[in-house]
Amino acid sequence: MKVAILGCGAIGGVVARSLRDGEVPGAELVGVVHAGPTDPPDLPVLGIEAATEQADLVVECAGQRALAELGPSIVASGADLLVVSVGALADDALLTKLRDTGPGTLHLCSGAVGGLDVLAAAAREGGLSAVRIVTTKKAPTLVQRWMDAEQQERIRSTAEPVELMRGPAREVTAAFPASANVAASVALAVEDWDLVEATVVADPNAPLTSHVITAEGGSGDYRFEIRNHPSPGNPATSGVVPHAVLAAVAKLARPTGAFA
Ligand SMILES: NC(=O)C1=CN([C@@H]2O[C@H](COP(=O)(O)OP(=O)(O)OC[C@H]3O[C@@H](n4cnc5c(N)ncnc54)[C@H](OP(=O)(O)O)[C@@H]3O)[C@@H](O)[C@H]2O)C=CC1
Ligand SMILES: O=C([O-])CC(=O)C(=O)O
Repeated sequence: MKVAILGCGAIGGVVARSLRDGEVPGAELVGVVHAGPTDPPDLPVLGIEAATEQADLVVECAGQRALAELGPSIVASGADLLVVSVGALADDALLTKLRDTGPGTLHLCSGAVGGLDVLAAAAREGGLSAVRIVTTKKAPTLVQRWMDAEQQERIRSTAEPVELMRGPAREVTAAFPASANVAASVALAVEDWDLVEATVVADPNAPLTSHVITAEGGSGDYRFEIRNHPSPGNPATSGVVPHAVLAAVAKLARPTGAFA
């Protein structure tokens, strides 16, 4: 399977180098599509058209905006698309276009969290009455451009954890596009955007990024606590995420024997 990587930052760079080094059997790197002015010196670089022509699979590691802009043309080209910026799919029109139009197939990466499989099963079996995700990250990583100067400073200088937002997953993932894709992952897993309440907490003393997912329903009660070390390349991103991408690529390259 020939693979192109869209976005060569903390996630895409690790994924691309691992594929380049032959660490995923059955998967071969054709190149990276990147935005910055300087090409990464150690990786083959492609334009998006060449990437969609040459790759069987394009892996989006570039952000919600890039997915919204480039995703439709990728699936329209016939290449499959593996997505990490799943929060962009809070836009129903984009989700429909990427999932239902083809001919390329849309795949979602579980990214920084787990438990999505059993939440999907529970949502089907007895239905879920409440689903929540609380994301806590090192405070400065959560500063957003839409915040006014006073709020930005309060987050940067807080000595205590501060709750920045609590609301429907659709709104929270849009407000924190590089930090709350996990809220969208949970909503997509249970197939109900309105059921999932997401909270984002800025903690000046959080050495690890945590995501606590809870759900109750007819088949049982669920609680998952994930505590990830941040990526050395981007403290807003958990270090495990590129490895979740690589696990997903491995499964697509050689599906036999993998958890479906
Ligand atoms: N599902 C999940 O659990 C998670 C999802 N994510 C998602 O993954 C995204 C990437 O994370 P991360 O690697 O840490 O972010 P980085 O900022 O480290 O890397 C993103 C890279 O993509 C590049 N880029 C942006 N737009 C384009 C484009 N149109 N074409 C090509 N390259 C582009 C950026 O370039 P430049 O800097 O020059 O703009 C940057 O180099 C996040 O924004 C988030 O949406 C992240 C963590 C967890
Ligand atoms: O990496 C993480 O822990 C979560 C994250 O940034 C996101 O969901 O966008």
